[in-house]
Amino acid sequence: MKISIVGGGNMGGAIARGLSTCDLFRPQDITVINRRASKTAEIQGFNPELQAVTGDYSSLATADIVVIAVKPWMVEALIKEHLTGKRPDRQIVISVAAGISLEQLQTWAGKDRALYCAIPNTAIEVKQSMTFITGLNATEDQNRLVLNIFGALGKAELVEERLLGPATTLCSCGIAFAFRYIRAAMEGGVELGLYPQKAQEGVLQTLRGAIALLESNGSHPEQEVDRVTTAGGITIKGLNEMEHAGFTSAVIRGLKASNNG
Ligand SMILES: NC(=O)C1=CN([C@@H]2O[C@H](COP(=O)(O)OP(=O)(O)OC[C@H]3O[C@@H](n4cnc5c(N)ncnc54)[C@H](OP(=O)(O)O)[C@@H]3O)[C@@H](O)[C@H]2O)C=CC1
Ligand SMILES: O=C(O)[C@@H]1CCC=N1
Repeated sequence: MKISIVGGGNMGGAIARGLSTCDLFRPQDITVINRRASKTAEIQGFNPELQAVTGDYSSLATADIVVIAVKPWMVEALIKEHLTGKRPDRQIVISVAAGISLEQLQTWAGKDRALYCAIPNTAIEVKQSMTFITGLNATEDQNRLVLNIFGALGKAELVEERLLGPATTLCSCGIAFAFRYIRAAMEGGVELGLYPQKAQEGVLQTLRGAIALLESNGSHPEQEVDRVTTAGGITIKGLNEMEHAGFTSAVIRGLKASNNG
C-alpha cells in the first residue's frame, strides 16, 4: 500500500514522521511532496528511507491514499491541478485542511471518489494524536482502513461532519491550549523558586497523573478536584483565585473564538 502526502509542513511532516515509525507502510512507500526543498530535506533527514520530493507529483498516479496537507486556501488549486479526473475509483483522498468541507472536496475532486476530512493534532508525530474523521462515498472497508491508519497514530474516531469543527477546536487547536497551560504553570513554578527544567518535569508528570486517574477511575474531573481540596486548605485558595481571574471562562471563550474561526 502506497501513501502520498502533499505538503511537508507542520502537519504533513508530522504525519510522515509518525507513519514512518508504524508498521502500516514501508518507509519507501511513503512519499512526501513539498513545494520547496528546505522541508523536503528536513523530512529526508528524519528518515532517509522516506520518499521526500520537491514539486514532483508523479507518485499521485500510483498512490492508494493521498493526504492533502497544504493550507486550506491552497486545497482547491492543488486538487484541480493534480487529482481531478485521475484514479477516481480506487484512490482514497484525505484532506487534513481545517474548515474544508466534504462538499467542497467533492466539487473539486469529482463525485465518485472516496473522500475524507481528517483532523489530527501535531502529536501525530509521536503517535499520540486525537484524530476526528468524516467521510463521503466511502465503503466500510475504506472506513476501516482510514481508521486503522489514524488509529496507529493515536486515537481516531469517525464523526458526523457537523462535529468536525468543534472537535478540531477541542483537540487540534486544543494541543496548543494545553501547551499554554503547561507554560503558565511552569512560569508560576519558576516564580516560586523551582528551576525551569524541574518545573517542566513536575508539570508534565502531574498532567500524566491527572490523565491516569481520570482514565483509571472513570471519574469526572471535579470528583478528582474534590479529593485534593482540603477544607480551608491551600488548594481551594489557589483554585478560587484562578477562577476569580476567569480561568474556566477564559478557556471556554478561547474555544468559542477558535470555533467561530
Ligand atoms: N498545524 C496543525 O496543527 C494542523 C494543521 N492542519 C491543517 O494542515 C494543513 C497544513 O497546515 P500546516 O502543516 O500547519 O502548514 P505548513 O505551512 O506548515 O505546511 C504546509 C506545507 O504545504 C506545502 N505546500 C504548499 N503548496 C504546496 C503544493 N502545491 N505542493 C506541495 N506542497 C505544497 C508548503 O511548502 P513550502 O513551505 O515549501 O511553501 C508547506 O510545507 C492546513 O490545511 C491546516 O488547516 C490540521 C490540523 C492541525
Ligand atoms: O490553527 C489552525 O488553523 C490549524 C487547524 C487546527 C490546528 N491548527
